Amino acid sequence: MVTRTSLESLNILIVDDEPNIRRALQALFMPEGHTVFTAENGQRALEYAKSQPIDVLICDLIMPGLSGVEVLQQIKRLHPNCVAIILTAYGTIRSAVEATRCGAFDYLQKPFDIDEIKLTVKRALEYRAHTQSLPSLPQEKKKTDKHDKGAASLYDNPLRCISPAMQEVYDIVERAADTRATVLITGESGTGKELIARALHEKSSRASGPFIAVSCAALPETLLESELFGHEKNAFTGATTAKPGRFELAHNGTLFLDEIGDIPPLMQVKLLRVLQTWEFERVGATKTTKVDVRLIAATNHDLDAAVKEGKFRQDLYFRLNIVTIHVPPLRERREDIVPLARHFLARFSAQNRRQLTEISPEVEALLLRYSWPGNVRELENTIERAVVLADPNEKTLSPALLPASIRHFIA
Ligand SMILES: Nc1ncnc2c1ncn2[C@@H]1O[C@H](COP(=O)(O)OP(=O)(O)OP(=O)(O)O)[C@@H](O)[C@H]1O
Repeated sequence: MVTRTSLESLNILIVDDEPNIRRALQALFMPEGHTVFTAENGQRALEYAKSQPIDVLICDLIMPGLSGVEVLQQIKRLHPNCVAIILTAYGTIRSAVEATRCGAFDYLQKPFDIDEIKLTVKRALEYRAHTQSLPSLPQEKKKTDKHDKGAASLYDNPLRCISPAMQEVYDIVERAADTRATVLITGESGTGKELIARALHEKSSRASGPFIAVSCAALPETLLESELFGHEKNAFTGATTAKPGRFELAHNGTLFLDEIGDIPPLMQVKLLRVLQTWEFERVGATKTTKVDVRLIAATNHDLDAAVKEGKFRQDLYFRLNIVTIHVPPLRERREDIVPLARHFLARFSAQNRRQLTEISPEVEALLLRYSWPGNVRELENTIERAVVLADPNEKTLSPALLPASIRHFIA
């Protein structure tokens, strides 16, 4: 049933608060000789994951306690090669798409059928076997090697979009790039804000310096502080050595603070001070550090509203918002959909050694009709999934390779 990637049986972890689903999946995989762990919540799942390797994670998206995405992120940290499939109820597709961004191979909408889950696990394992044999994964490099110029990847080669709305964005990028002005990039998740931040850096005279990206939402307050400002040895339990923060690492370059709307109030005060003086202290330090950094921030929240509700400091908002660039959602720039789809098709076909070079007219029509709540990221994931699911000698992307949510979308 499941294609093994090694001679050993697989360790499969099933996390769902519905006992029937746990039982059904266990009954499906156990007879194949796999070791199946079942957990009714995220906490229990993490206990398993800490004590044994996990090859496959099948996890419900919405559960009491830790969410499926949180479980996925923590298990991926423990077992980076684990393949994850998210189970989702009707109406939570958007979060499921987000889950694929956090490393899930795919998502399945409940009620799913047994063949569908078997096929998805099989494809996920084939994909894992294949990608593990590739020399390097540009997708993985992009989050870690932002300032490594040697790490040229397709990610560094985004498509120049053709829509008038994006022409306006590129125009502001050209004008604002080579200044010290702080830029606030707004737009829904997955629209390409980070790429715009990189373009601002690459077109500036700081281009030979580092580009450092931090996702403010990913870290709890205490970690965020030491991540941004660094810490001295023994500043807190576990700080066995001194460590520079992202501001220091970005010296003479650009610091990109993603999801700035999520930073907690105390950090907002600290950040404001840095933006006024470009000075700060590492956690536990008495000495002040000064840096030369260009700051770019991004948000997918309405910061104006957050200021009015008292959740985001107005003075910090003004400091960040010297130049604003709004990246429109994909549904408002449909001219970009097909060129982007072709761009991703070429990229993923090459990466996966597939032959797909064409998109059928039916697929074009479906892509143009769909609303793309996850924006360019969702389109990218859709095309990657289609490429992985295609037969090795298929040349044209056909509707059958698209998820049902796109094929049956009603505008
Ligand atoms: N013009 C483009 N060409 C190629 N890829 C693109 C383009 N625009 C966006 N993408 C891809 O879409 C995905 C989402 O882009 P990005 O991470 O920049 O979005 P974002 O708006 O910063 O998302 P979030 O708010 O969730 O952080 C990335 O994988 C990026 O490579």
